[in-house]
Amino acid sequence: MRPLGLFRHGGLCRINYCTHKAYEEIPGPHPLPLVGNALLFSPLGLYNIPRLLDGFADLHRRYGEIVKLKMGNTPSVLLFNPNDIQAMFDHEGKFPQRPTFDALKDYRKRKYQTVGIVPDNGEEWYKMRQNVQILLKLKTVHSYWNRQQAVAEEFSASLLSKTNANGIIKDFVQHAFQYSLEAIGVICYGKRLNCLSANLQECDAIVKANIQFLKALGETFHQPPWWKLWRTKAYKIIESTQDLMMTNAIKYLEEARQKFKQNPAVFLEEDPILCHLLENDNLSATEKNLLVTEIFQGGIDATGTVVTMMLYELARNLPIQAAVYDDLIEKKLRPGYAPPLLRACLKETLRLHPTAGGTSRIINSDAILSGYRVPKGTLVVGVTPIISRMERYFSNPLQFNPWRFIDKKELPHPYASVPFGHGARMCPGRRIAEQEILLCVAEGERIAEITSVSQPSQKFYQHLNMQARLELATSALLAIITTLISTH
Ligand code: HEM
Repeated sequence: MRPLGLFRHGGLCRINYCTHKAYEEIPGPHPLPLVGNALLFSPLGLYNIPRLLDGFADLHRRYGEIVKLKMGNTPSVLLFNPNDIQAMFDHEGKFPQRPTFDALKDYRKRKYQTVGIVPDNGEEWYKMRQNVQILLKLKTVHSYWNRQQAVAEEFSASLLSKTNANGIIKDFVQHAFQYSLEAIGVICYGKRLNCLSANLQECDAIVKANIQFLKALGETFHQPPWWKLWRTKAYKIIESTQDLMMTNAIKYLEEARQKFKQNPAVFLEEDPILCHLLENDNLSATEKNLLVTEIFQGGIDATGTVVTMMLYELARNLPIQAAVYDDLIEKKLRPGYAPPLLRACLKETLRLHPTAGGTSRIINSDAILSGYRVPKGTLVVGVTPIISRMERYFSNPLQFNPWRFIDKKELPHPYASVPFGHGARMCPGRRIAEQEILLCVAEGERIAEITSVSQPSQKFYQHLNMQARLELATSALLAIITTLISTH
C-alpha cells in the first residue's frame, strides 16, 4: 500500500491503492484510436456544441457520477457530484489552471505582446490576476453604488418608454446588455457612456462586437485549431472585436489620465479601481488597457443575461415578486445589505440559469474523485448546470423557489451551484455583477409590476442550453404592466 498524497474532503484521507479504484476503471464511452471520443462532440456527432450539456446529461445517465473521456490525446473527466467539485477545487493549487483560449492568446501575444488574465495559466496568469483582486473588495465596489444606482434608475425609466402598445418590451435582453454596458463603463472608464440615451449607436456596436467575440471564442475553443493553419472567420472576428475594445480602452483611459492629473484626490475617491490600475508602475500602458478591456468585456454578457432571467422568473412568479417588493419596502437595498429574499432570488436565478456551461480545472495533484484515483494534470470538468438541477440536491429542482436559500435548516450543498466558480480563479467581477443585478432588479420592482406574456411551461426549464432559454425568455416575456405601484 503506497500513500501518494493527501486530500481534504470531509477530513484528511490518504490515497489508498487497495480501496480506491484505478483511473482506467472510470466508466465512459469507448475511445477511438487518435481521435478518442472527439467525434461524439463534432458537428456531425451525437452531441454537437449547442447540445453539449444534453450530451453530458446523456453520459451521466449512461455511466453515472463520474465519466471518463478522451478528446484527441487529452484525457478528461466529467463530474456530476458536488463532493467531487469540492475535491476538484481542493486540488487546483496556487495557480489554478483551466483549458486556455489559445486563439485569443495567440492574437494578443502577436498584437500586444501580453495576453491578460482570461486566456492564460500559471505564473503569468497569477501576476496579472493580482492587479484585479481589488474588484472583489466590497468597500471598493460600494463606492460605485450611487453612480450605478443612477444607471439602474435611468434604465428602468427608459424601459417604460420602450414598451409597445400591448405593454411588451421586444428583445429585452438587448436592453439589459445596454444596462450592463453602461454600469460597467462607470467602473472601467470612470464615465457614463450614455448607452441608454444619446450614444445608442456606439453602444450597440460594442454589444454586438461582444456577442460576436464570445461566439468566435467558443468556436475556436471547441473546434480543431484550424486557425493555426489559416486565419479562419472566427479568428478574424477575435482580431477585429479585440481591436475595437482596445481602441475604446486607449481612448477612455487617456481621458481618465487627464482627469487624474487635474485632481488626483477626487479621482482616487471616485474611481478607486481605475486609479489602482493607472497608478500601478508594474504594468505597461498596454497591459493596463488590456486589463480594463477584460473587465469591461467580462461585465457585459453574463450580467445582462442574469438580469433578464431574474426579471423573467419574477414575472412568472407573481407572489414571489410581491413578497420581494414588500421586503424591499420594509428593509431597503443599500450598500452592504440586500433584503434576504431579493438576494435569494438572485441565487435561485443563477442556480437555474448559470451562464457558464460548467467549471473546470487541470488538477495539480493526484485526487480521489468518486472513489477513483485521478492523476495530476487531468482536465476535470464539473458539470454544475446539471448538478444544480438534480432532485438529489434540490427538491422539486425545476421550480423557482428562492426560499431554499433562506431556510437555514435545509441549505443546499455549497458546491451544487457555483455560478461564479470558486477559489483563487473565481470570477473577479462577482461583487460588481451582484451589485449591478440587485440594483437593476430592485429598481425595476420599485417602479412597475413585471409580468410575463407566456404561461410557465416545463419545456422552458428542460432546455439545458442556456442560449435557448434566454431566447425564449427574451421573446416570450417581459410585458411590463405599468400601473405604477411606485412611490414616485
Ligand atoms: C452574473 C455575472 C457573472 C457571472 C455568472 C460570471 C461567471 C464567471 C465564471 C463562472 C468564471 C470562471 C471562474 C472559475 O473558473 O472559477 C468567471 C471568470 C471571470 N469573470 Fe465573471 N461572471 C460574471 C460577471 C463578471 C463581471 C461583471 C466581470 C468584470 C467586472 C467579470 C470578469 C471575469 C474575469 C476577468 C474572469 C476570468 C478570471 C480568471 O481567469 O482569473 N465577470 N466569471
